[in-house]
Amino acid sequence: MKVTVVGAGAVGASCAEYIAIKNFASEVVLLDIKEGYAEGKAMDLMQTASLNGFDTKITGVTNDYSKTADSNICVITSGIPRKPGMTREELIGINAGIVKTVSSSLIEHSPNTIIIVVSNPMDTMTYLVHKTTSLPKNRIIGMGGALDSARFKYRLAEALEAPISDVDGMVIGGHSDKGMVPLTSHATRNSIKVSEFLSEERLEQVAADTKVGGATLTGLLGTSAWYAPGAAVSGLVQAIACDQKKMFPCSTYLEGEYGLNDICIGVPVILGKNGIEQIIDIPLSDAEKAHMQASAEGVTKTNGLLEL
Ligand SMILES: NC(=O)c1ccc[n+]([C@@H]2O[C@H](COP(=O)([O-])OP(=O)(O)OC[C@H]3O[C@@H](n4cnc5c(N)ncnc54)[C@H](O)[C@@H]3O)[C@@H](O)[C@H]2O)c1
Ligand SMILES: O=C(O)C[C@H](O)C(=O)O
Repeated sequence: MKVTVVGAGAVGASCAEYIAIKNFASEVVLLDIKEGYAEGKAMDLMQTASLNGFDTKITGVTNDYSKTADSNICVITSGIPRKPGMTREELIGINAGIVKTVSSSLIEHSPNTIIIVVSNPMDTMTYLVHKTTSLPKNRIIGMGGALDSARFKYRLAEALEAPISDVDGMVIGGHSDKGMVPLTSHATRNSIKVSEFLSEERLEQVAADTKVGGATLTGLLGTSAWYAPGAAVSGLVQAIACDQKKMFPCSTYLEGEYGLNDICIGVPVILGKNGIEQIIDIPLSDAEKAHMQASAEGVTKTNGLLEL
């Protein structure tokens, strides 16, 4: 199993590290445009192998796509992150060009690959890969909902004063400060609805904190987060590589599901060896449907800025 990660920055390196530590891939190729950077990150990570007990071989390359040939899975993290006070949507001007060039170079060398898009604004970058490559929709996956759901569970556990392993919940919709739809009514603690334990006001606070999860970290760190994003990507990669048939909310191209068309946005999917093997169309409450509709309108507006 060969995995390529483009962008050896904060998220790309974290992603490569988690993939290696989980020890399911034979090879991870890290590629970056900055001379020597991916080689350095790969060497540093390989020097953790005996300490962390993994056998995955990590190699670094400077913009040499021939070294990525025949990758089963390619992850795109190349692009600029936001600074405090910015939205993800403001990154489109620079990142769209990067994602378009990178995805086409990857496919040239790995025509059968599955692509996971991480660069922001992620739903629009996923849509861009759909519109500018000939990959089938099951092989183009946007990572956002897995991360947002992990943050939702963190906030729920904090409110419940419970261990995170007791908590389950999911965030669908666009990966943006306003567009996320935390499915509060479906969230549970050991199969009991969280509304049995928390007031409506507290649950609204949990949802609000979840939606600005990325912005909160960007304010604290001066750039956007990388540990949870890297871990979330490694979860998707592992589900595909190990044909786990696990459910994650991912950005995928919709053709009528959730009443939406011609858009990539976060919905629950089953991930296995073929990438997205099924889109799960769960019933939403009227309020959740309205939030999803508003979220889709936001993503469509950002998609309109693409030069296709
Ligand atoms: N979808 C999500 O949930 C999520 C989570 C975190 C970050 N992100 C996004 O991921 C992206 C990367 O974030 P980061 O913190 O790792 O940034 P970073 O600046 O640390 O790393 C980005 C790397 O991309 C490289 N790069 C730029 N152009 C390139 C090209 N054409 N080819 C190859 N490499 C190129 C840069 O040299 C840099 O090393 C940002 O757009 C950020 O917003 C998304
Ligand atoms: O917040 C960001 O800009 C990065 C990423 O999308 C995140 O949610 O951490």
